[in-house]
Amino acid sequence: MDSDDDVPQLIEHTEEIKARVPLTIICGFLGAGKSTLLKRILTERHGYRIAVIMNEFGDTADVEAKTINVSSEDDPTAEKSEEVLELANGCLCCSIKDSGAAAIEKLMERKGAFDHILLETTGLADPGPIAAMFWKNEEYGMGLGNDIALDGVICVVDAVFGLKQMQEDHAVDGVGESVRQIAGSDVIILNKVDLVDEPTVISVENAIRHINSAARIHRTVRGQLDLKHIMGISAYTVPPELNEDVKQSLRRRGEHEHVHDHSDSEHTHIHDAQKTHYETRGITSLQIVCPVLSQPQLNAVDEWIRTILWENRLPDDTQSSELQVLRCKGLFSVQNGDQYVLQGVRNIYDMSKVMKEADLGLPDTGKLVLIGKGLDESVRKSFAQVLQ
Ligand SMILES: Nc1nc2c(ncn2[C@@H]2O[C@H](COP(=O)(O)OP(=O)(O)OP(=O)(O)O)[C@@H](O)[C@H]2O)c(=O)[nH]1
Repeated sequence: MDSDDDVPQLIEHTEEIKARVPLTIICGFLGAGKSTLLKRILTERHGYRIAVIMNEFGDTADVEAKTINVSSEDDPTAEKSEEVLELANGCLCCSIKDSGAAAIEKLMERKGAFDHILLETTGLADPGPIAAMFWKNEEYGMGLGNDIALDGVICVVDAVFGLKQMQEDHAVDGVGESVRQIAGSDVIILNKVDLVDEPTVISVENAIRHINSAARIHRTVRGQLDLKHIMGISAYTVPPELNEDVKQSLRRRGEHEHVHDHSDSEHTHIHDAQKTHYETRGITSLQIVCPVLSQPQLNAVDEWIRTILWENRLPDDTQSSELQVLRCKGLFSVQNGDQYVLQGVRNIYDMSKVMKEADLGLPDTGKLVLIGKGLDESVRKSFAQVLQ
């Protein structure tokens, strides 16, 4: 499935809120340690009832069949199980070699037997279209979206080969899968840090941040980390955090206090953070800090985002460009005190008002994070013009 050519769709909210099982997509390049992480979860006594799906998902044509060999008290051999397998620690394991959707449908017949689903994609899968599919269905309340809510996308990166994979991806034809996986993720697990020295770990972390400045990075050995970092993160509902570069830039320039008071119309400029814009080829991140908006400005921002996501161009640029946003997140504060959270995957986006009763203690600084191709200074300038 490729959502790039999909007809753009605006999400409309349905009134009814149903109890859904959260789903986490786990991606990562070949051999990075996805199976190691999932097998640990399947066999460890962590007290959670997790359903893990380990199979091919997305484009199955060029990926070898994956087998699973997780033993349990009920089924000590458990070789290449084609069914949902109940494990001693309360987990369910599903290794159906059919499409991921069929595997999930099979699991949902046992709804109530588990609280969370982890879905491992193949090493070559781009998580973007898979996330978009679940998110779209969730918002429309269609099909599996009735039962499942997308919680987040996790990418396992190999600390030994990750940098090389990213560089080779750039060198071949534009943007490759390892870069797309990092770009489309909310959390990065930097695995196999036992095999490299500290400077190497730092250089891989820097390369990851160049591509995706919004994702949290956790260093691991054999996928050992607290499950709270990958489950229940609500990455598709919570606003993005400002990363350290942006915070430092604001602190250095003494602007942190003044971004909290934008009632003065002179302060409608953008507090840009040059350091977070990386001039690398392929996919990069752009973070923009923006002031409190008037309602017309918010409407203009909404239209600006729509043009970029649906037409792959800036509003003031009629020529075809390289612009393509794979993931966006944002938080916008309005003068009347309302706040809006932006979430977008490919050309689907949602701008929803933060409920007053759900006081998240959000700062009044607005921010926008764009991850994709062609995010150069013209994008920042175009956003600034929208606010004038
Ligand atoms: N030293 C070390 N080895 C690891 C670590 N994590 C995984 N491995 C090993 O790396 C190899 C690949 O790990 P897998 O978990 O199979 O990787 P994968 O991402 O599922 O691989 P594919 O299914 O091919 O995409 C295995 O031999 C693991 O035992 C780690 O943190 N440190």
